[in-house]
Amino acid sequence: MATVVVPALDSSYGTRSFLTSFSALTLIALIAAGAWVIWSLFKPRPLDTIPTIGGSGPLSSYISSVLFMFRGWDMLQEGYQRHHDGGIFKIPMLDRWMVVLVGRKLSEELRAAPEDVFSLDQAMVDLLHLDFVFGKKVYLNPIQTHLMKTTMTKAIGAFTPDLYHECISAFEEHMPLTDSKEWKAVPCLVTASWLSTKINNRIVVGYPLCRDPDYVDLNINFIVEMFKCRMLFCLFPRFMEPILGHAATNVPSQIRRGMRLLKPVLEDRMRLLEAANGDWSQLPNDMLSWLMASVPKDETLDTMTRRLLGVNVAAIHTIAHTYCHGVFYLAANQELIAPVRKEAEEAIETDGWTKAAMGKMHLLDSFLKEVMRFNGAQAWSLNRIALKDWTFSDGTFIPKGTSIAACATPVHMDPEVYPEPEKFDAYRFYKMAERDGESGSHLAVKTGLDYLPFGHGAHACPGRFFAVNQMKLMIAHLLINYDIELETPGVMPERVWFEAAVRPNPTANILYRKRQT
Ligand code: HEM
Repeated sequence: MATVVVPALDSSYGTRSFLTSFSALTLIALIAAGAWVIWSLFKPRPLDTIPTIGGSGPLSSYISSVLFMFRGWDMLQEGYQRHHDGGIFKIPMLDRWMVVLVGRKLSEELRAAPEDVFSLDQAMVDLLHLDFVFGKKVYLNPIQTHLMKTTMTKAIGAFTPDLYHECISAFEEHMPLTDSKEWKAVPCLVTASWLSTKINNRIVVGYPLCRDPDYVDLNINFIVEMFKCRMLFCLFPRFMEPILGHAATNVPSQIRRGMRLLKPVLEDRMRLLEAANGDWSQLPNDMLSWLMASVPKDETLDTMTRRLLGVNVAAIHTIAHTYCHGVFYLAANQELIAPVRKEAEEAIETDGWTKAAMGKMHLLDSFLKEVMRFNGAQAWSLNRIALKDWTFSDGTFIPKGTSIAACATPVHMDPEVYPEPEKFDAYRFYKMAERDGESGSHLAVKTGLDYLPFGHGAHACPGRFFAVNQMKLMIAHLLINYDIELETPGVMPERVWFEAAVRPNPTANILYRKRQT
């Protein structure tokens, strides 16, 4: 009997034993996994020694990274004030820590650090996911950036009259004038984007593509797709970007749209070149022709389209935003209109609508510089990524892979740098130039550690000469032909912050009518 019972007991015991040992193994695995998660969340990290603005724990830093989206300016200002005498703090973003420098000494060290230590290109690739958006062929061989730095800047004088013609046409279309004294309203930021895209593209792809509504819409809205990538990709591992990008963004379809629009223009130019026996001077003098002459022989339409979208991403929104801020300031401070208008009229009377005339508009230059002191596109500047470990002179260790930047707008708002910084003074830089007996060092295009809207140093924005010239053209044309007013006179529309970026109020209107005096 016993022998019959024992196997049954054995079998039951065997199962329990197996289950018990399975549970024990599972339990050990779970404990190990839990310990690993806790260790990886709480283990000491090289950036731990850098003070944080916001939470620095695994959960609190995520909460702070969300807060940073909406309170970016306040958090940066808090960091600047806490480390006012020079120092370093860090801010949590959804997918990274941003290390931020305060003070001339450290900012200068960042600016002057070797290219193989801190990289702007790699910072943009990393932050804006350019490997997916523009692709390696574009960012590893950035011919368009080289052309913006060289040919385009040299040609500003030659193509300013063309830009002016495009300016007249774009204003006529988007702010048509009648003899009525009644005010008409247009959304200021949207209108600014149309104007800047059309005018800018006169020297990017030329007429008539620069006026094509489909092409204009594509370039204005491409940045929205880039923003989607930025927000979506930061929630997933890098290797998933191509899958997510194709499934959840319109980047691929927008590139195809660009290819469809560019193809006939490129084909026309190829025919023109052939008919001119390869004489490049017979082609329109613009970025598209310069690119055609400079890209590798096997360049595809796809890559060419991405390069041109890249030029637009750098140029049109930065100009549109600054112009729009400027229009709001002029409308809110009506007493500025007469002197700026007078200066523009005098310059144009002697030099016509030329680069030389724009160069004589010193008050307008000072005004634009003041607009950017308040509203540089980003409250930080000199955005870089560390390609190697680096130690700053104060002993702060920055490991390879760290994102880093220097405070910009907090410097612009520091009373020790600019007296009465909260006061918008269109004459501020004009008076500084008069005081110093020369105008050059206080111009809007002059960069420095006290003035960072265009960055500073080797990578300072190469498009700034073009941008300031174009913005002067647009504002001079506006003031010479129009009266402008705000919907609520004297009350500036509230600007909008997202993370460290500021932009003009997107829904505010500007009122306009034909100039009455
Ligand atoms: C108001 C208008 C503009 C503002 C505020 C602006 C601002 C900036 C800033 C802050 C940088 C980074 C500098 C650094 O980190 O040191 C930059 C770089 C750059 N900008 Fe602009 N920009 C403007 C207009 C333009 C225009 C019109 C173009 C082209 C036509 C352009 C092309 C570029 C390029 C190619 C770079 C990268 C330079 C490099 O890699 O060395 N920008 N810009």
